[in-house]
This record gives sequence, C-alpha cells and structure tokens, in this order.
Amino acid sequence: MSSFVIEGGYKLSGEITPQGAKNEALEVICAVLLTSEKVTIHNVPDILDVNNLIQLFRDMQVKVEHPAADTYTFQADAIDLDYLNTEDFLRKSGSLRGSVMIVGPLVARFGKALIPKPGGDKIGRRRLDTHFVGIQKLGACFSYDAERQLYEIEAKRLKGAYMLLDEASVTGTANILMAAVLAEGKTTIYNAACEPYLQQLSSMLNQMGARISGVGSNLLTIEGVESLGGTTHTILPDMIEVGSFIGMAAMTASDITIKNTGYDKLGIIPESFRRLGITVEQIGDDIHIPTHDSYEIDTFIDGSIMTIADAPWPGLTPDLLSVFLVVATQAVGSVLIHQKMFESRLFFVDKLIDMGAQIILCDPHRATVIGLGNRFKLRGSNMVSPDIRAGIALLIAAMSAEGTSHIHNIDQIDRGYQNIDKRLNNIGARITRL
Ligand SMILES: CC(=O)N[C@H]1[C@@H](OP(=O)(O)OP(=O)(O)OC[C@H]2O[C@@H](n3ccc(=O)[nH]c3=O)[C@H](O)[C@@H]2O)O[C@H](CO)[C@@H](O)[C@@H]1O
Ligand SMILES: C=C(OP(=O)(O)O)C(=O)O
Repeated sequence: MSSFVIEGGYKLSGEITPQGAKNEALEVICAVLLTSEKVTIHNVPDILDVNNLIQLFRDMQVKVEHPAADTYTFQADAIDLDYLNTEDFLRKSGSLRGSVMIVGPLVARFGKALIPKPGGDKIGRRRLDTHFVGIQKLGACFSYDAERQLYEIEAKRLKGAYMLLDEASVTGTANILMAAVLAEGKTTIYNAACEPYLQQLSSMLNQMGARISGVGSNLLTIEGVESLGGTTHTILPDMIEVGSFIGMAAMTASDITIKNTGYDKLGIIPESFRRLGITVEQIGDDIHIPTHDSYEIDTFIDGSIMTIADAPWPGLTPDLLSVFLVVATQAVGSVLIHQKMFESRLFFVDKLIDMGAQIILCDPHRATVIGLGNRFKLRGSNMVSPDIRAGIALLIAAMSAEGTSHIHNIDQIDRGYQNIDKRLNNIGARITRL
C-alpha cells in the first residue's frame, strides 16, 4: 500500500487546473451501455475509480479506445452478458460503488443485470433502496442470491411510472433515469437528485436521443424512446477538487489561481468558503485565492455560531465537509460542522487532534472546531487515510503543518484525485510518494 511523505510549511503559488468530475465520469461512462453506437467522452479524469470502471467495461467486451490522455471512445455493440456471472466481475464491481449504475442501462437495454453488494467509501450505511425501488417501479424483478451475495435483476420491457423517491439519492437517480429513457411511456421522478453530475448525464442522454425534461430540478419527466444513438460529451471540472484547492490555498497561506473551474456550476461552494472568512475571487471562469495572513469565521446574523452542514443539491455537498473542517482548524473563530448524510465520516478528526487541532466530536454527525488562528501551527504526524475526502483533508493538514507527516493508504486519495502529488509539487508542495 503506497503512502505520502509530506514536508509541511511550504506555500503554493501559480495556477492549477481541476480534473474532470469523478462522480459525473462514473455516471456518463455507465450511460454508454445504453447504445450500440460510439460514444466519445472528453475530460475523463485519470483516477483509480474511473480506470477500474473502464477496465470492467473492457472485460464486458465494450470496445474502448483511448485516443488522447483525457478522451475515451466506447462502443457497447457486442457486450458479453455472461461475463456478469463470473467471479471476476463480482469481485471487480463489488469494490467500486459507481458500478451499481450499470444496472439501469443493462436492464433497460437487455432485460437483465447482475450486481454484487457495491463498494465505495466506508463512511456509514450506504443503502440501495432508492435504486431498487425505482427500477422495480419500472417493472423489473430483483432477486437476492444469499450464497453468492448478489442481486439478479430481470425485466421484459420496462414500463414508465410515477415515483416519489424516498431520498434524493445521486447514483439512485442516475440509475433510474438510465432505465427510464428506454422504458415504454412516461416516467416521472419526483425528489430526484439534481447535482451538476445529473444535469450533465441528462443532457448527454438527450443528445443521444432521450427525452428528459425538468433537468436541474427535482422533478424529472422522461418520455421513453425505442433506442439511443452515439454522441460526444465533455465532463465538467470536478467541483470537489475545486473546493479542495480553495481550502488548501487558504490553509497554507498561498496565492493560487484555480483555472477553468466551471464556476457557474459550483452552486453554494464558493459562498460557503467565504463564510469561513476566505477570500474567493471569481475572475471569469477562474478562481483566485490571495494569500491569507488569517481568516475569520462568520457568525450567523443573530451572532450565533456558524454551522456548515450538508444538504441535497443545491445545498452543500457532503463531499467537502472534511475539507471545511480541516480549514476551520486554522481560522479565527468557531464553527459547527454537521455531516447529516453520512454517519462515519467525521471520525478522522482524532488525527487532526493529534496534530494539535482543537475539535470536539459531539457525536458521529457533528464536530465543533475551535479555530486556533495562525498563532498555533499543526504538528506533522503519522496517519492512515480512512476515506477519500478525509484523505485530502489530512493532506491539506500535513501541507500546512510544522514538520514532516506520513499518510498511509493513499489509494483512498488516488481513487478521486488525479496525480495529486505531482500536480501539487508543480506549484510548490513537497510530497513524496513511497
Ligand atoms: C459515485 C457517486 O456519485 N458518489 C456520490 C453519491 O453517492 P451515493 O449516490 O451513493 O449517495 P446517495 O445520494 O445515495 O446518499 C448518500 C447518503 O446520504 C443520505 N441521504 C441522501 C439523500 C437525502 O436526501 N438524504 C440523505 O440522508 C443517504 O441515506 C446516504 O447515506 O452521492 C453522495 C451524496 O452527495 C456523495 O457523497 C458521493 O460522492
Ligand atoms: C463518497 C465518495 O465517493 P463514493 O461514492 O465513490 O464512495 C466521494 O467521492 O466523496
């Protein structure tokens, strides 16, 4: 298992460009299974999760070409459905949460799919009810094979239906949407998730001939079509990486410009960093973070303690709360970080406490951070990354700390951040990969 050695205290300077969005990539790559024609996707991030999904598609006999570093062409005209029954498929798809989104396209196009309990971060219970109930409403039958720990899904032709999702699940909405585009008749999905990932997926599907309206809202209407064709699609910049760079710049007192951020699609993210006292300057589609000698956390208008909490889009994404938390440790003032969606994502704070941060873990969902300002620096430490976003938060902490830190299990970081050590070293960081 690889690790990073980080020499803390070095400032960053210059420009950095975000990679393509991981979560959008996983959705739009699954969508290529909906057509026998060629689909070209640009701005594909070179990260573990995406590369593993692409390898899985190759194993399913999807024809994959890689004409440029960030461009892939897929053609699913001769899929080997028997491969889904192999141990190899079950092992590979089981370790990758995004792979659950092959169910919708496969059952819509071929009338059957197979999926093991999927992987992803161990950040609390991660149920699939929304996916299953939605696809069942379209007429598919699910059966669970307890011995092999997998679900078999079958349908003749899916039929459009009305559904009110029990929660605005991101991958759940994508999965149901990809099933509904080829179902017979009209489907209505209320309480749909509407992150830019889903807006992008919907516009790609419409380009392929689907008829989806309500894109960007929580009420999607889909008129089913007989078949879909090929297209070319470009993935948006990764908003979680943009947020991670904003936090990193503030915490290391660096002056950096984040290029081509897809600013209009960042929602409430820039404003949420401003509430921690960070200057986020929009320059066209770029973001400039000037050097911060210090930054002071706002209070609410009535003077009460600031809360940074996640919420379904257009609320604040849960994937940035670990970054907000670490950045607050060096701010002036206090903030309550409330991670509502996941129940095991805040336990990494004990590592920050070891580094000298003042944090009270109130319960699995809430942590109060007492910002120490720049009077007290964090100390370098030896730590293990428990999940992708805790991993980047620990990297930010290590980069701002006095002394050297070691982060183990960096596969968790590589899952979602492309060549992060090289890209950060290019703008002044001191990170060595072992
Ligand atoms: C591959 C991918 O795209 N992964 C993202 C996707 O995961 P994923 O699609 O798996 O996450 P879901 O949106 O299904 O739900 C995430 C968690 O939030 C809870 N929940 C969800 C919606 C809601 O209205 N209320 C609620 O409490 C769920 O019970 C679950 O515990 O969305 C998550 C939530 O933005 C992100 O953290 C993941 O990075
Ligand atoms: C939780 C995340 O990813 P996944 O859903 O793939 O585990 C994430 O990207 O923060």
